[in-house]
Amino acid sequence: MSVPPFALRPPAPRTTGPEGPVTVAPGVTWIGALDPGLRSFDVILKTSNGTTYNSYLVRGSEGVAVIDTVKAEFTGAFFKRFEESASYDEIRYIVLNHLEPDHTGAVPELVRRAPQAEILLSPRGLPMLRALLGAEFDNAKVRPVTTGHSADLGDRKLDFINTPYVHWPDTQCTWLADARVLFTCDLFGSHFCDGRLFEDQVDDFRLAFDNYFDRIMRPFRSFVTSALDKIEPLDFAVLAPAHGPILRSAPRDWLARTRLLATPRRKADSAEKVLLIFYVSAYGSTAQLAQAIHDGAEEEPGVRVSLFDLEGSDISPFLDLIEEADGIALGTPTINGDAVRTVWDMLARLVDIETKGKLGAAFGSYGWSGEAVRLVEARLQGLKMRLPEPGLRVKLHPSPEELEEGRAFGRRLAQQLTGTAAPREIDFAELAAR
Ligand SMILES: Cc1cc2nc3c(=O)[nH]c(=O)nc-3n(C[C@H](O)[C@H](O)[C@H](O)COP(=O)(O)O)c2cc1C
Repeated sequence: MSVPPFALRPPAPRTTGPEGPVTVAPGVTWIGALDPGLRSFDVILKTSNGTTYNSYLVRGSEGVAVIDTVKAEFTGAFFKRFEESASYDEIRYIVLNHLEPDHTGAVPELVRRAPQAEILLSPRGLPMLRALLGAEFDNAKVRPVTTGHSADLGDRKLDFINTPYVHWPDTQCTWLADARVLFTCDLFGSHFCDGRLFEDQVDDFRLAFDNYFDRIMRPFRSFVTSALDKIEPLDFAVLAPAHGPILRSAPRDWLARTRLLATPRRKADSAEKVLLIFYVSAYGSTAQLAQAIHDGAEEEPGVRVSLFDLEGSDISPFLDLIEEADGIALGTPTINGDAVRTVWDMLARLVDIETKGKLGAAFGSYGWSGEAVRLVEARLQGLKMRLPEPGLRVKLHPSPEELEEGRAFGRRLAQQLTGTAAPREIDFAELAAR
């Protein structure tokens, strides 16, 4: 992947913005809010440049549509900008491209103020809207929409494109063909608050754009690619995301950049299979086992095996490797009835990448109770990985026989990858009973 270099100086965005609404395209207005002070988003993402909640208003000859809203604390700014742009009785549609609270904070109050408005959202957003509106859901006018459906505003219309899992199952994009504006919600978003709003006017936000992708979109990379395939044929002039700068001077570059970020460097169907073995070892026993598993796996033709000592390593660089790998084996001694912290750190970070269906395995040395291997296996199962082999445990120092067992374990893992052994998967209930 070759991403252009980041700015050498830290970005210094302008954190104050226009008081009122901002024109994005003819009959399209930004009515969102700036949140320059935000330093952590969704608990998982550092936001050193704050963020914006972008809400848009589309005016047609027969009413207006509000597309997404803002986080609850910012409803004041949202309603003020809305009221400068339209009146509540003009609202024909409230389009919810994604039901996460940072986009729906003003929805309950907006529905109260505009009870005539039809709420348009994907079918998978329905239960989320029900949870958001509570008892008021039953009185609201709600229409599920998907690809092929549209909403009429008189002289213009909105078309919907179902793009699940960019970022939640409910996500969709809304297309305003006459103005060539695509409202993409979290897709193409970035946490970067700059009151100048437009990509060609704000400071360099590429770091924020890539970081947003890494923490929000990367776990759904294949869904992102599917969404891009649907969007690419559209003749868009503006990509209007729900966070960060509005992309209007080179929108196709941002699509290409996103595709690059979403594209695996190594093809999943590559002939050579990749197995990564990670371990931590205080006294060398788990390390010996790791080496034996490595040596055994290497005997299987067509498998590239690599061994890594996790102790003292930064986890982040391994995520790229794991994402491209076909399988991982994790080794840990049992310390105080658990796997060691470094291994848990690695396992915690695996939520940032797609792991479903990859081969997983655990191994380790122990003194008397040996819980660590089973705990790691449960976590790998939780990550929807495929576990073909019950974990390998040895008591204290591995004997020559146990090292041979380790080599056989490695061979069997490798054969699962090449398909020379019949695919199998251990039963979780059986695992718990062990
Ligand atoms: C601080 C400490 C706590 C330990 N706690 C456990 C434990 O709870 N259960 C267990 O089976 N072994 C326990 N052990 C024993 C280790 O798992 C054992 O020494 C193992 O062989 C170490 O593997 P290594 O050489 O790969 O570090 C503990 C060892 C240490 C040093």
